[in-house]
Amino acid sequence: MSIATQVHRKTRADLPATGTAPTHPRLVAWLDEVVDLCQPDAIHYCDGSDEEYEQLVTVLEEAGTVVRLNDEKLPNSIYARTDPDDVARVEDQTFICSEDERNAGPTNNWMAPAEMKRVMTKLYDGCMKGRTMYVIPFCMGHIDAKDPKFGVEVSDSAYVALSMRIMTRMGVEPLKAMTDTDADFVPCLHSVGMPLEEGERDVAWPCSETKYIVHFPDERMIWSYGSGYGGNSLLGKKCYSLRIASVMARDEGWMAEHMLILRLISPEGRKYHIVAAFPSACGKTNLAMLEPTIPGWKVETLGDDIAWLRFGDDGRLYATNPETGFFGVAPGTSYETNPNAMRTIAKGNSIFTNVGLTRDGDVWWEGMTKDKPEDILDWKGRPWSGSTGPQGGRKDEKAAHPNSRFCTPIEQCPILADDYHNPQGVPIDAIVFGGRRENTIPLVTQSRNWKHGVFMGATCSSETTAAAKGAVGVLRRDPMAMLPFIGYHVADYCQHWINIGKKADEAKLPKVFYVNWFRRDDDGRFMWPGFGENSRVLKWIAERVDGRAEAVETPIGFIPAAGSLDVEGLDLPEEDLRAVVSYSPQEWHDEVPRIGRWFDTFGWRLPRELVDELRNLEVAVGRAPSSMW
Ligand SMILES: Nc1nc2c(ncn2[C@@H]2O[C@H](COP(=O)(O)OP(=O)(O)OP(=O)(O)O)[C@@H](O)[C@H]2O)c(=O)[nH]1
Ligand SMILES: O=C([O-])CC(=O)C(=O)O
Ligand SMILES: [Mn+2]
Repeated sequence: MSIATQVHRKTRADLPATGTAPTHPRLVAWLDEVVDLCQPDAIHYCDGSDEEYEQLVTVLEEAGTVVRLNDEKLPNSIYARTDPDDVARVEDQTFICSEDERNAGPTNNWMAPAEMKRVMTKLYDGCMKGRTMYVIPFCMGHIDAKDPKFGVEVSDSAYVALSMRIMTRMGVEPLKAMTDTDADFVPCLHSVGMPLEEGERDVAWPCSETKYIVHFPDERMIWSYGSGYGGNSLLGKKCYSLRIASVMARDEGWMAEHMLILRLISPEGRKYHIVAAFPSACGKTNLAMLEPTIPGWKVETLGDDIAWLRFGDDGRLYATNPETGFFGVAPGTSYETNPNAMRTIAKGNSIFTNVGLTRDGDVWWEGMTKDKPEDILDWKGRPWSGSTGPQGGRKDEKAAHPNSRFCTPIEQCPILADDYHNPQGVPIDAIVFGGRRENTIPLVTQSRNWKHGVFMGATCSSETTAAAKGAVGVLRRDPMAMLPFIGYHVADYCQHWINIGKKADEAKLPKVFYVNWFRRDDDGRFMWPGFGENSRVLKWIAERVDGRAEAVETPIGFIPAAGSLDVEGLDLPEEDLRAVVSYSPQEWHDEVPRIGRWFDTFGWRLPRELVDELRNLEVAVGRAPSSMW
């Protein structure tokens, strides 16, 4: 990577440094290269301590990037506003740079690794001038796991360092474990892409118009440039734990998935472990912390975004959460919809980004309270009032950006399951896929078997949300909710799912379900109340796992038989209930060709098993099988 073009380039030895420099030989060599390339003014080796947190908050405060929130309301918490153009993941600028283009597949952007490195090396050259470079050692998953997954992020953003401390096991402990075992690590290079010339004043949220979020799956390396926003800059999260880890998982026989993990406990005390894959901003965080409305049932949280699934010695699949925090969507989160998220945040130690700020140093966002506040600052820093909108803006402009987020430690979650601390994870009873569909997809469907479950996952679709830059509400296929996160060819990824099924006893495999909380009526209203009421669906799933609840077989799988879904005390007209639960032959008649067109994009690598499933479905809904297959 080194391009020593100038004469007076600084080396690591020239830089003022704070913290303890690492000794891990390959890390040392890599840091030397990064310094040579990026030319920071100073270097800080993160230890993850409370004192460091304090120092970095002060640095960010002085730079105008964050303000400290009211200590009585949200102790030890801070508030950040991003550049209005740096608010979400940038999928258009996200690349999988495999050596062979065919391994990136039709769903990823690709550039030859050597070419991408040329482009980015130019951008990185001198990109940290005037800034401090933070060295952030971390581990995704337990440090004492059988095969711990280490990484080191180098970033010129203190906001990133602080967020990584919440979201990952970060600092001296992972560094020591990595060094003691001479373990490999994923090098993660991040820069906001805004060097400062001598004497140049910084802006509150430095970033660049040019953005690249790049993965080198063959080398297991991540390069990110130009954005400070979470999903683009906290490289342990989506970049490592999904895109790079999905490639590791393919090679090592496990699965890295975009899933929440929860434990459901019946009134009799029977425990069920459920993982659920929904696209970004489609309800993972909410379901993970749900408060059941049905008496006697309880939910405990294990994770809200990412699950790593491995076979245990007993032949069952076990799930662990590689993260240590929640990076959750703020709008819509309230004591009514997600009280456990509110309680987690209320303990403080959190970072809030792009929400509204009250005059007394508290946060507010749409949906948090019924009444809108009168005099706060919006996410752009303008005075904002619930009745008139922002000063100088339109009345309907929101106080919080739709993708504004809270970043908060998982250990503060009042319903965290004890097994969160268990490196083995929990044995999975059910896998649930879901998406945001205004029609076609019923409230809950169970697959006939694993293979049919993989078909369900592979054909998942959802209307796009504000979590990624681009139009909102556009229907797209989102296989296993992994469309923007699969680090290789989508067809090979689906094949990997099928192969996982072949490795196990069907009886030991989790049962597979597909849910949709988002069906709408003719007036565009959600028909299903959702949130805590989703416990009724979880209960049906648990009873299906036990082979108890009754179901009706339809061409798309099993749906609840009349009376098998617990609706006691549910305030929902009978005809609405029927509409959300039912299978609509007409809608599926229209859906099938859309699935065919989606599979067409896979090319010749499309797994045979998926073709067979589509054929069966075509026949079952009364369409002639497409001649293509
Ligand atoms: N109508 C309805 N909306 C829901 C439900 N669950 C969540 N939502 C809304 O969906 C949006 C996103 O929910 P989250 O739980 O944050 O989604 P997520 O999948 O964790 O999103 P990421 O963190 O981006 O991966 C919020 O505005 C929620 O209020 C539900 O059951 N019904
Ligand atoms: O990655 C992010 O920016 C936030 C997130 O969880 C998602 O988009 O799914
Ligand atoms: Mn979430």
